Amino acid sequence: MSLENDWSEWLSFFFGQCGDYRTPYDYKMFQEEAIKIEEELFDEYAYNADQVMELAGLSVATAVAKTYPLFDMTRRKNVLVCCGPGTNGGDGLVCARHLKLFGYEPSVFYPKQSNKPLFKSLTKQCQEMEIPFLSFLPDAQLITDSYNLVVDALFGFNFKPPVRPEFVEVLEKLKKIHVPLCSVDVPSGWDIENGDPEGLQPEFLISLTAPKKCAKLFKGKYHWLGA
Ligand SMILES: NC(=O)C1=CN([C@@H]2O[C@H](COP(=O)(O)OP(=O)(O)OC[C@H]3O[C@@H](n4cnc5c(N)ncnc54)[C@H](O)[C@@H]3O)[C@@H](O)[C@H]2O)[C@H](O)CC1
Ligand SMILES: [K+]
Repeated sequence: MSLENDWSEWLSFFFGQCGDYRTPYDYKMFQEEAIKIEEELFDEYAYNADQVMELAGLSVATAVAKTYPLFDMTRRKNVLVCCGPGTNGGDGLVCARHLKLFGYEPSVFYPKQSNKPLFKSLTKQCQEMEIPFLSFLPDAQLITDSYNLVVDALFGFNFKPPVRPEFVEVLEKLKKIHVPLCSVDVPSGWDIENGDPEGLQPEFLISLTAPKKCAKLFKGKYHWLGA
């Protein structure tokens, strides 16, 4: 691919994989190059959305497994994956399936399910793998007591603040949990450029394709790059 930046540092873990990302590049430039990469993937290399989402979800599960290995888990191997209505939520469904294959015990909270065939298939695949779907989100204390960590796949780069009423309580609960929160692409509820100082403060962030501008404001311990 013809890119202006030196991507060689992380191209080795591109596609379905992930790498620890700490290089202080210009984030705005990354965002623009992410768009270029995706244009090339779809237009020149003929990838399709299903493939790209599968790889994104696999890279999320891989980064979670590298950061929070099974042998460190105390509360059985329980992981809660919260999925939103868009593609960020789809990444979460794929991630849940791979976490199960890696030996974790994921449960999914997916309150606003998409009717699109791809999302229906992803949901069915999780159900066939006996991944439980929660009918409501427990309160913060119960989440803390029941799960080792929470994957935040509610909203990504197409979230437009402020959060609509149906998700206000969900984000409020996630703000109060005392287990690691792992955000996929963007901490949910953040403005894509300016973040949200009052919003979620995840311990772990995996940027997909390239860090979005708000990733500069991430103060957690682990920043991964995946695709
Ligand atoms: N090439 C790609 O596009 C890839 C994207 N990936 C992942 O996809 C998300 C972006 O997905 P998209 O469906 O475009 O948007 P979101 O999931 O961020 O959210 C849209 C969803 O949320 C609803 N919504 C928007 N604003 C609000 C609000 N204020 N309150 C409540 N709900 C809101 C909206 O109606 C939609 O339903 C990207 O971040 C990646 O995670 C993959 O990585 C593959 C490549
Ligand atoms: K997210």
